[in-house]
Amino acid sequence: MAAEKIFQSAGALDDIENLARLFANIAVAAGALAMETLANPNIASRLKGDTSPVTEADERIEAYLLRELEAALPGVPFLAEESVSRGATLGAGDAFLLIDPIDGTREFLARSTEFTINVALAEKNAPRVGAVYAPAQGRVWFAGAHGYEARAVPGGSLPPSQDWRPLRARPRPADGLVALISKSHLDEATKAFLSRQRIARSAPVGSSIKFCLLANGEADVYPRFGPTMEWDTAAGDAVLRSAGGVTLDPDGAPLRYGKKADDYRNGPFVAWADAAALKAAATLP
Ligand SMILES: Nc1ncnc2c1ncn2[C@@H]1O[C@H](COP(=O)(O)O)[C@@H](OP(=O)(O)O)[C@H]1O
Ligand SMILES: [Mg+2]
Repeated sequence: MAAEKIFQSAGALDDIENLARLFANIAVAAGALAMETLANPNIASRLKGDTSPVTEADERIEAYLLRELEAALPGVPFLAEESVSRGATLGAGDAFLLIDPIDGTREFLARSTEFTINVALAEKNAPRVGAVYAPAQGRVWFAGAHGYEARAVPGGSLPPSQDWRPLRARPRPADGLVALISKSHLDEATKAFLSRQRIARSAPVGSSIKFCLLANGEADVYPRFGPTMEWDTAAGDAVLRSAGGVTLDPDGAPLRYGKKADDYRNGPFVAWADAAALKAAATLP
């Protein structure tokens, strides 16, 4: 019985377009839990070991996501922000799920709309599938090989496919870049990076919405030198890559996932909308 379940889920992981839809639907359904918590005048929160906050909504949403994902993809290993995960059993390059029930918990607590629910699948150290849902904005971005944006109400589901908008990141503008930066975590290294680029405008945005706005063609670069975890970036990074963008580490290589030896922490990275322009620049004589 167990072997049969693992076999079924192994097959299911190959259909990445369906997985993207599944992740988006689960995230949209979970959005109702975030909005329920926001309806309380007081949101109970506590600080975790890394001094980042966690609320009752983070825990409820994560339990919901794990239950739904386990039912749909039994036996697939996962890394989830708030709970003990099966990541300990991961081998190099294995497929695994990454779950961030609320990315941008600080924004959530401040009652900003810039928080997201993130579900992703990484395999061979790359993000393959991702869904990012911003419940308070009613926007969902999701991608397997192809990426889309759609409107969806919290607790509802994805609209029919004719209402999805295909994602395409924009070419690098000649007259200066629009940069997106963390709303809560801006550091000196980010400021130094920005000072070396031709920046037309920089805008603070919370959570992995930054990746999605690059994928949407609304901005050009998202530099991040402060700490993030793989579950913060995997879904947004999958969305960005599907739209023609890329997230690079300091060696100029695509950001890798499944970094078990680093406890699944990301190092510094820069997410770019126009991967083709970077490639062209790198191959110039
Ligand atoms: N000291 C730290 N260690 C690890 N991650 C940190 C961190 N400070 C911020 N982050 C990450 O940055 C994310 C927020 O990103 P942004 O600043 O772009 O909105 C947080 O996501 P969570 O809200 O899921 O904890 C958190 O994981
Ligand atoms: Mg979180």
